[in-house]
Amino acid sequence: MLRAEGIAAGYGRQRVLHRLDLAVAPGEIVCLMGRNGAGKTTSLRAIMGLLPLMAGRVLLDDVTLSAQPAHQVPRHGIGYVPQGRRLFGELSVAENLRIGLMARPGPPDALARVLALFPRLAERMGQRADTLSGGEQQMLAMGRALCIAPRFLLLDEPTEGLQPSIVADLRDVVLGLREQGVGILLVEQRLDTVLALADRAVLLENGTGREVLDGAALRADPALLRRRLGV
Ligand SMILES: Nc1ncnc2c1ncn2[C@@H]1O[C@H](COP(=O)(O)OP(=O)(O)OP(=O)(O)O)[C@@H](O)[C@H]1O
Repeated sequence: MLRAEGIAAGYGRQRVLHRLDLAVAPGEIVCLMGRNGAGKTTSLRAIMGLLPLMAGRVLLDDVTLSAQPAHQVPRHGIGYVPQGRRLFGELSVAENLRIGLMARPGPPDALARVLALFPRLAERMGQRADTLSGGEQQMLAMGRALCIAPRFLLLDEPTEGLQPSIVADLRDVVLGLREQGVGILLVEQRLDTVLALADRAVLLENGTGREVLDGAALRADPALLRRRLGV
């Protein structure tokens, strides 16, 4: 279980998160939702140790991740796909993936598994990352994070700005990861994607989790999510 307990984080003196609790179980998809600026990205960065906590802690089972330096977090099997992908644009697909492989000594077939999941990357290993299409770049960002064979994967708006066929492909990848027992924390604005994927949805408001909605309840009443989000 990956858990954030009462975490507070922000920038300088500005607190963005106040006592946020989040939990993701293996094989579960938790969607983190909220208005622009609600602190969704901040939550993922705080869990990854990329922002110092002002309060609370982050736990992986009984290991306190937040007591460790940020570079140790992926070594525990926590993968992160940041918003905007953060690829090394001048480097090739293969080089970007190699950087992913260096983050944690993973199983010997880690790269082969990533390339099986994203055959389009396999066809473009020598191509510069910044010449890939948006969808291919997102595949590379996910592939790079998957090189560590993560137990938990944090995804920050992976389908933003992508065409529907690629969105469908990426959804399938996320569902396949869940099948394999990977726990997924997904920041997502598209309601249809949340409805399709979420086991639970957490609504972030005023820096804290205002409400946790059950995925089955959301699918039974698709208007519920809109009502809760006020959209
Ligand atoms: N590097 C930073 N320095 C100062 N303030 C920041 C920084 N990054 C984010 N913020 C502020 O923190 C708040 C939360 O931002 P965050 O990016 O976490 O929100 P979000 O919910 O992910 O938003 P969006 O949906 O727009 O991506 C915002 O008010 C934002 O302006």
